[in-house]
Amino acid sequence: MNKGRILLIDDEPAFRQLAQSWLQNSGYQVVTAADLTVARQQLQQFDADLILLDLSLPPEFNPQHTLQALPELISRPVIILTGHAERQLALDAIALGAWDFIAKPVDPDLLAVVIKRALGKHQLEQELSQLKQQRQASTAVQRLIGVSPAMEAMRTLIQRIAPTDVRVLVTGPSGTGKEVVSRALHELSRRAEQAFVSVHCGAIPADLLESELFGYVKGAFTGADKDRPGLLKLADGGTLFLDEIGEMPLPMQVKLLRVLQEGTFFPVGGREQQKIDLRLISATNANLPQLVQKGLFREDLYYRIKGITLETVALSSRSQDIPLLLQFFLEQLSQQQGQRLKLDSTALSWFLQRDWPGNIRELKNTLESVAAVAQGGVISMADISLLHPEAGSAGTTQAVTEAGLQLLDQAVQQLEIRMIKQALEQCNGNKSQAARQLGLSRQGLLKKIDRYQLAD
Ligand SMILES: Nc1ncnc2c1ncn2[C@@H]1O[C@H](COP(=O)(O)OP(=O)(O)OP(=O)(O)O)[C@@H](O)[C@H]1O
Repeated sequence: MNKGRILLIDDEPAFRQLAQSWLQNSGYQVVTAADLTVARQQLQQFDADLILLDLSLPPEFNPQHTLQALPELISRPVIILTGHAERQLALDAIALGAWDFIAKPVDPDLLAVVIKRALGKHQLEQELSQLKQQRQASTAVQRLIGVSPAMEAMRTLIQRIAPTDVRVLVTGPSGTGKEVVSRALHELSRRAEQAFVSVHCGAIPADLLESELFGYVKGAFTGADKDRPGLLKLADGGTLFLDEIGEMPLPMQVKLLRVLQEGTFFPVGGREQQKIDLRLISATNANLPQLVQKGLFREDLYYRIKGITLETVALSSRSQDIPLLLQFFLEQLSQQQGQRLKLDSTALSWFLQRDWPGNIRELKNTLESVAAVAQGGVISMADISLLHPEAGSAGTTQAVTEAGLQLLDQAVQQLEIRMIKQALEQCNGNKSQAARQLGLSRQGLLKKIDRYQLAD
């Protein structure tokens, strides 16, 4: 039985041999090294779960020298082996990230306990970080509501592109979720723990954009009474989201191009070059190639930011997503208001039948405003008519109801198909397990598989 892999770094051959045989007898796989150079070589082939480290190692026998190596070792627990006179050093080692220390001569029983605790905690930490990653993965994509083919394709693309550093240009009409898509890309990337800095290029006056992006040094202009880092610096290590990039003034485009080519910039009034490492995601609802033709957008910058282009589509081309979006926003509003909110069937039909030129943003705002005037938990046509007096007469509402319910039916079916496919995949095709996960009886799941022709 292998209880874990241990690397023992100690210069005393007799101790190495003795400790190796104790630990091996206790079920650990053990590799030893007499100094840091050998330890580094061992670690290239032997992925240790734990390190036992003597601080006094050849050639210098200088504990401070060994302490400097700690940061490269502490991705797993490091237990320091100390002589009695080295207590302060051991405490310094703990301050630098070592897990624990144990005094020499080593008591084998005590060593066994310390190792067991350290490995147990390390394993828990790893599981926690995996769970966090999985949760993050699901929440970022879960927030992208929709079952239309366009949304399914978008989710797949996001999951494939997010882990890479490729630049992304998100295009599409206003209110269709370009920023939501960009945030999902960031949250699923290796930069997720770092900043996502969003800059609305059209909202910042042209003469301020440079100092906002690049920052400035004290005395660069009147009022610059101290150094101030810009948004580029704040995004260092993370993602810079340039929204409405089509509205960036031409002189600023030249400067941005240089940053993208060289990875460096100068703050306004500064002489010290700053280096940055960021992922750029840009968004626009303008037609950039047309702006290029008109000379309003630099062609070289366009090709630099383009990377992979993702296109969000208008709500009118994916009306089957409307019921799910309504349900999602109703849940959000219910949580905010502390009461369960729903739409009655005619109100639902009104939402399903209307055109939404402002797309998801307009749908969401309209729902929020009618929810604000509705009394009780059910939003009705009477509530809608207060804000939208033109809202349909009884006749149209009836016609609308049937068409609306048909849409709702389609959306529910598509959602069911997606959830069943996902559950079967996660349970490796085991139908009883998938049924349990979906909260269905096995029989119920089989019927649905049959109805939707999902059997392979
Ligand atoms: N697929 C989606 N699922 C859930 N909510 C969404 C989705 N797409 C957009 N939204 C919501 O719709 C609103 C508008 O989205 P967003 O700001 O991302 O659109 P946009 O395309 O960037 O708009 P603009 O071009 O005007 O900047 C936001 O409140 C956002 O949370």
